[in-house]
Amino acid sequence: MKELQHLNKYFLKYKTHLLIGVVITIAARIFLLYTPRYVKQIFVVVGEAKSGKITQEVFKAELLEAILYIVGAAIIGAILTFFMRQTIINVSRYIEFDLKNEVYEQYQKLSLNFYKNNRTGDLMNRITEDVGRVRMYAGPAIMYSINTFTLFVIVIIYMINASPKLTLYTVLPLPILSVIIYKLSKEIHKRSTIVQEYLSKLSTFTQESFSGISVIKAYGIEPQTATNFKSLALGSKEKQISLAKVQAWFFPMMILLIGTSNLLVIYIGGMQYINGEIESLGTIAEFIIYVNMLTWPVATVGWVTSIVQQAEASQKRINEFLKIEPEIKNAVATHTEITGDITFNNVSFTYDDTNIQALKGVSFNVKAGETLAIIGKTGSGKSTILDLIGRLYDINEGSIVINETKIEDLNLIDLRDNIGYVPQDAFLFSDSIKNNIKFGKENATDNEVIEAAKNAHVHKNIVKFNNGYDTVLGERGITLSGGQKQRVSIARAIIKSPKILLFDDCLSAVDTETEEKILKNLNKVSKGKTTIIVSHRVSSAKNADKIIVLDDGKIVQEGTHETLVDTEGYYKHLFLKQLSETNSDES
Ligand SMILES: Nc1ncnc2c1ncn2[C@@H]1O[C@H](COP(=O)(O)OP(=O)(O)OP(=O)(O)O)[C@@H](O)[C@H]1O
Repeated sequence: MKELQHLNKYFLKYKTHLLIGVVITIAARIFLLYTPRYVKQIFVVVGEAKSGKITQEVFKAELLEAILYIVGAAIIGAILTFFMRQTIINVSRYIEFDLKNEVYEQYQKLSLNFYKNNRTGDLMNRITEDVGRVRMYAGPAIMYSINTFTLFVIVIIYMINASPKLTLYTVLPLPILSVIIYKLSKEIHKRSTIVQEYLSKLSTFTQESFSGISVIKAYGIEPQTATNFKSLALGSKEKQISLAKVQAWFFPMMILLIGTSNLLVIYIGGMQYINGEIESLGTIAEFIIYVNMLTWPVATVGWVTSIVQQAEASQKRINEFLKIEPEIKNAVATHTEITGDITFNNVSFTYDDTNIQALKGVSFNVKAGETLAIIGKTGSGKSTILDLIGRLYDINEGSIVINETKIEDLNLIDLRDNIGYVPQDAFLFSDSIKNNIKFGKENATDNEVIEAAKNAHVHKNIVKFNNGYDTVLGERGITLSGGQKQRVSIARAIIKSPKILLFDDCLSAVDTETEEKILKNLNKVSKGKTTIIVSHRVSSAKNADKIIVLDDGKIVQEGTHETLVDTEGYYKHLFLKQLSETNSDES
């Protein structure tokens, strides 16, 4: 129960609802207990009427009174049971909602390394499956425990009052029932966890094959994929059947034990009646109702125990994530002004998971409002520089200074608010194009959206779609071409009008002519903003105020286009190569 203590703050938050729920639960049980007592009463008056002890009028009046009590109590009991669920089960839903949000907020705070170290399926499971299991503890488990406890205490007192010996014999099978249900529930849980694992394997496989459908089709590997799917589905089916086998035992066991208890009541009660130890046959009827009333709550003891164990295990998994301290911390609560002057002083950076040293003693400065272009071979560390400016990772050595303040000492929210980042792999959400652009500025007007799209040179493409800016993009923007996706992603950054614009090779999928036009527009919109352009093309870099050339994490060349084309080295080679490619394209 140690892990579940995490929920105490929520129980405290909803204490009024819970308290009302507890009172209603107790009251509901009390009303439902009227039935057996008045059933016994009916037996008694029937016996008295038969033996002539009471007149027909008195018999009718007493019978009517008993029936009215039974019906009235049942109605009130039913209404209270409705409210019992409305209070306690609702509280469990509130707690589920709060806990999901708490976990999601924590996910948002955690750094990219966390996402690399944990599989998406696991992250999803903790926020859905595990929170769901914890809810079963916060609601049903608590409700059934109060229910069972109240019923048990009251019923046992009534039963002992009526016949202590009969009580002993009738409740004897109940603990056995509880233990059996507990064992069954545990086995059900074990097998349903395996079923869940198979289901998640199956859904991951299906999701991946849908995402990569074009590759599957192009390579003609549909039959292999279908075979793999079949074998996973077969495993899943076998596990489901094995689960169903254990589940099938649940109700027969209940019926068997209820039957045994009923038989004991009839046999022992009958003997006691014959021996004159109990006065009325009504007591036997009353006991039979009690036994039936007790069976389900007693069975729930086993069920609830297993629910609590599952919830404890799930909360443990949730707590593991909740306890993780975000690697990237916002140490500054006050607002910090960002002007966009960026300096790297001897910065080295190694990725934890791969141990790859992506940057080795990199130093440069970009003044506020200037444009820096970063050129270099693939894997030379260009994207890493952009990630470090956005503080997606913290550096190992050296310092990054923005506005004369070390990056760690800036308010992280202000820093990221002032960055417009266009990643290499443009990610678009399954939403309209308009909303995808507005992602950069939530309250942007339609005109601003159009203006940004025009600057990113994608407006003409968008208006050609039937629904224009309201065109909804499929999963990962499947209806757009690579170049269109990149340009929508650029529009998203432009509309934000941030102090720092980071473009990570985001023109790679557009032709050089469009690239030229976009760069011209970017020149216009990035006036006064610090712009860093990562590219493999000299055409993207040539107008920058400064160009650095990276090789294996180190700066190997630095200067302007004019100075670099005059110097022997990577940049000049690249320039000449791309120049000859352009010339041969044109001829
Ligand atoms: N998230 C990551 N985790 C671990 N290693 C990484 C990660 N990102 C990059 N690396 C490694 O760091 C090195 C630099 O990568 P980076 O993406 O910065 O290069 P790049 O110059 O932008 O390459 P490209 O032009 O292909 O985009 C590479 O060796 C890469 O494998």
